[in-house]
Amino acid sequence: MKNYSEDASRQYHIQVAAGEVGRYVIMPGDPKRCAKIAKYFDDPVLIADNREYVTYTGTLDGEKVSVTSTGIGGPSASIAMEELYRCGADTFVRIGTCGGMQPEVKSGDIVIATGAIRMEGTSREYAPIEFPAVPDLNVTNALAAAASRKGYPYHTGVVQCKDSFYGQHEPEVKPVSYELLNKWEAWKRLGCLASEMESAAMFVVASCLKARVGSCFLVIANQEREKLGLDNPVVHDTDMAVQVAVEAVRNLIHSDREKRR
Ligand SMILES: O=P(O)(O)O[C@H]1O[C@H](CO)[C@@H](O)[C@H]1O
Ligand SMILES: O=c1cc[nH]c(=O)[nH]1
Repeated sequence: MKNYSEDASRQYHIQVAAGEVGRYVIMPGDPKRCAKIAKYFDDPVLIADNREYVTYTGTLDGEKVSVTSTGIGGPSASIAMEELYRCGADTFVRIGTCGGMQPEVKSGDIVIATGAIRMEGTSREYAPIEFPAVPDLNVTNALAAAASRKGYPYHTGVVQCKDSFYGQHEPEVKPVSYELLNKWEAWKRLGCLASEMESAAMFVVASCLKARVGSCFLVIANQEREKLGLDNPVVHDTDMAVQVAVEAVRNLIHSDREKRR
């Protein structure tokens, strides 16, 4: 494919060159979360800051690792993954925020995705809708082991992905309210834990690339708890979920080293 970048050695959107990122990349949505994540690396260096894509590279236990933000939604997340893959990455860990959907999924808890509902557009441009959006089992197990070891409250299960944040939060005022409300009810009855925006696209893109991916999220609030009159504070501090993602990458580094022996 033609490279549209002014500097042909760099990927067009993320402005990273081959070899500047590690095999393992942690991926928050918010670019401002990158510096907070890079603080957990040894010797972090800012590699690029272009559009919604901020990248730092450092090391964890002697292994080169990176963090790159995805921006909001499947389109920008899929671009980040494709370009990072071309630079040498093959293991992606999303650390995001989400809204809880089941009453037991409370603000401040962590959710680890075991699958994602594809109510978004990007993944449909990669795979027919019958194809499931599922993360890599080893990455997902590493996330669950990290949350468990740290003693943080966490849940594992299916998450819902959509393109419209306000379609989730104000479905009743949208012209297609009948569809948004009915589907939301179905996701709840099916036990879906939480709603966010990028994992479905990232899981399907990873399947196409034959790469590994997993996702964990901080629950910032739960609109269903609000409806039931249960306490529902808004929690913004993503540090616990960040620590889970970093620890999971460490676990993967060590298990990958074991496998190579
Ligand atoms: O906090 P991040 O990682 O951006 O994730 C969530 O927050 C954004 C919406 O507020 C969406 O990107 C959603 O997936
Ligand atoms: O409710 C929420 C919170 C974070 N991200 C979402 O997409 N929805």
